[in-house]
Amino acid sequence: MKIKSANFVISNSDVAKCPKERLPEYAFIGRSNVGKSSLINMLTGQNKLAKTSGRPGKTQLINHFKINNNWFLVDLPGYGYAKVSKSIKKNFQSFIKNYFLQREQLICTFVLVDCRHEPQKIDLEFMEFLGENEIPFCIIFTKSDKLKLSELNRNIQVYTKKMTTTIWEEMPQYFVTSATSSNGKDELLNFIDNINQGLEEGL
Ligand SMILES: Nc1nc2c(ncn2[C@@H]2O[C@H](COP(=O)(O)OP(=O)(O)OP(=O)(O)O)[C@@H](O)[C@H]2O)c(=O)[nH]1
Ligand SMILES: [Mg+2]
Repeated sequence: MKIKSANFVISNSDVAKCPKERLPEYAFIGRSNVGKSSLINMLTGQNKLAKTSGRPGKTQLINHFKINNNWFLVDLPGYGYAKVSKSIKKNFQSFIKNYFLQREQLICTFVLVDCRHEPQKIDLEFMEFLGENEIPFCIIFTKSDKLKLSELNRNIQVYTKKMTTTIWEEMPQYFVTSATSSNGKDELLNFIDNINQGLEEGL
């Protein structure tokens, strides 16, 4: 799929104020600094569409970007950011969770994990939350430019083992991406395109 247009629509912390249009949407979630906003920029080919930063905690709201005028990419704040106060954290968590629990247009969630790290409790718990609420998701291993292929494959193996020896029967579908090299761009866009086409055909 070619992205012909990508436009910022609205930011807010209230799922009730998200766009009313019944267009399919795909959300990016994960720890602060994992590369959610950078991935949106890489996919859309617009470096400044979503705000990114080397310091965690940059994205603070639910951000809707309309793609090709017929679907949305959604950039979300990171979870697990230690430097905000407990009350801000709680508020964050509740509006993010409300988004996932209430947003009927949400078709698939991408849970981003840094490919360099071992499976982290906070990510596993978030996936468990998605599973319990029957919210479809895929995993994205980000920053693949930071590892050699052999290290990357080893880490994915470790992740798969962790998932399948805990609560999951099988490893969810996953992608490997790099915002720097554009690794994974075509795979991810084709995945989304296939779902969108299926939805249009009423499958
Ligand atoms: N090398 C490399 N760096 C990346 C990649 N993706 C993101 N980064 C860097 O990681 C840092 C965080 O990126 P963001 O896209 O702002 O991360 P985020 O997940 O949106 O962070 P929050 O909005 O704070 O939750 C920035 O310094 C990016 O340049 C990648 O694929 N490769
Ligand atoms: Mg961000």
